[in-house]
Amino acid sequence: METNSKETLQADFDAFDISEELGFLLEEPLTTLPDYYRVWMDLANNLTHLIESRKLRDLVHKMPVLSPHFLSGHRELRLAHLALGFISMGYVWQEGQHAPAQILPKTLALPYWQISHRLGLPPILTYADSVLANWKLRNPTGDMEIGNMDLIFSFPGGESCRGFFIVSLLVEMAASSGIMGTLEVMHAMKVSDLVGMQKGLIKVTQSLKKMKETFILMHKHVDPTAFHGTLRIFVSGWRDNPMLPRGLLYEGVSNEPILLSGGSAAQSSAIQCFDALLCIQHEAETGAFLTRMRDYMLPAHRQLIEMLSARPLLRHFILSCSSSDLCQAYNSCISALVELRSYHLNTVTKYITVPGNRALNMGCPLRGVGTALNTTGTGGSSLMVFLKNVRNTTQKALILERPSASREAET
Ligand code: HEM
Repeated sequence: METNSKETLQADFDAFDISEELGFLLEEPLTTLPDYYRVWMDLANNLTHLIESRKLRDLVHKMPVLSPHFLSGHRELRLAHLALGFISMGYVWQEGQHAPAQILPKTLALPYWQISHRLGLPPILTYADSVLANWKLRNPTGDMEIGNMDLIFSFPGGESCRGFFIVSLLVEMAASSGIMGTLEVMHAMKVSDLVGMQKGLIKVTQSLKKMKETFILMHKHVDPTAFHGTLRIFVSGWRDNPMLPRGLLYEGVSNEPILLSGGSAAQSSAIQCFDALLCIQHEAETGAFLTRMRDYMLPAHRQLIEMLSARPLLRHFILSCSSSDLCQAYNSCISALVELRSYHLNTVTKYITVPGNRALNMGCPLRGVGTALNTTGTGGSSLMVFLKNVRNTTQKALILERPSASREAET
């Protein structure tokens, strides 16, 4: 029986706002807004220069408070959220870690708040902005490969800034076939179609391997010193951040400062979908952090993770049926996800831990800023402990022995 017809999958793509080729990436992001919003676009398009010349804050103070009512459609809203996100990060961190702004002026805060509400995103630069919606092709008829891609908006950091966001985007794009596989497994499981499930799982494994291969590009395009010393501050948020311990006051929106995490690929829906499909349940604080990161995803993407988590559980299904092929396909997915997470761990060591320790030896107070986690840790959960926990919990999901299958063998 055909459990994964084109129509069924198309209905999922529409419901969860995903595309077959690009997964969670925004297809063909807009690069211009109606002329009324020219002042936002002028600032966002010149952001690097305005931050480096320290002119951005003054220009933000001079901006009028624009109404978001002339924005229509999802892609205009996404571009406006992206532009205001970049401007806000630049505004807060223009003077470096020593002097973050404590207040986001009403000219930014009010429209940003209203647009965020319409999209269901928080009013801070998220992964959904800086990676999923921040790309364009140099040659529009060319391929989506790193040499033919540019950012719509950039922070200081030159090629390392472009490389960091574009390589993340390409890793996310490599996840798209795995998202397809995930949907296929889900539909096949509803009718106990073991072959369909196995095929879907194989797609997930292949996609995870491709993600890891793509990840390697990070080392060619991103310099650890530029990443740690220049770029990282601009993706820092105002939650668990010693530089802004009480958060940021959004003028004209709230009388109290608001705590929000900075952008991080922990906000990527792809990996959380794979975790949900494979029934990997992260424990305690680790799980709570990852669940909290869903608040930074687009509502439709978050709903896919929630739907996968609520379905009859794949792992339980495999444990209770006697298909060793299916079990092997599941285990291959787990191994590929462990490998991806181990590779990520090593990358974090190179880009955060090593330069962070060097900065600490030099007395730099920036250490710990620029991760969504509190790196000094509550309950002793440092960044590396967190990432190792996530990796080890994944590893533990491997099925080493199937109760029903081993019982069958005994009889
Ligand atoms: C130089 C490159 C990268 C660095 C330095 C980095 C750093 C980090 C850090 C510090 C965290 C902990 C959470 C936080 O504080 O934000 C994290 C988590 C995470 N990162 Fe990255 N990251 C990088 C690239 C990527 C890429 C390309 C992906 C793939 C989409 C990715 C996926 C994740 C995921 C899924 C988590 C949550 C933990 C997990 O589920 O394994 N990261 N990353």
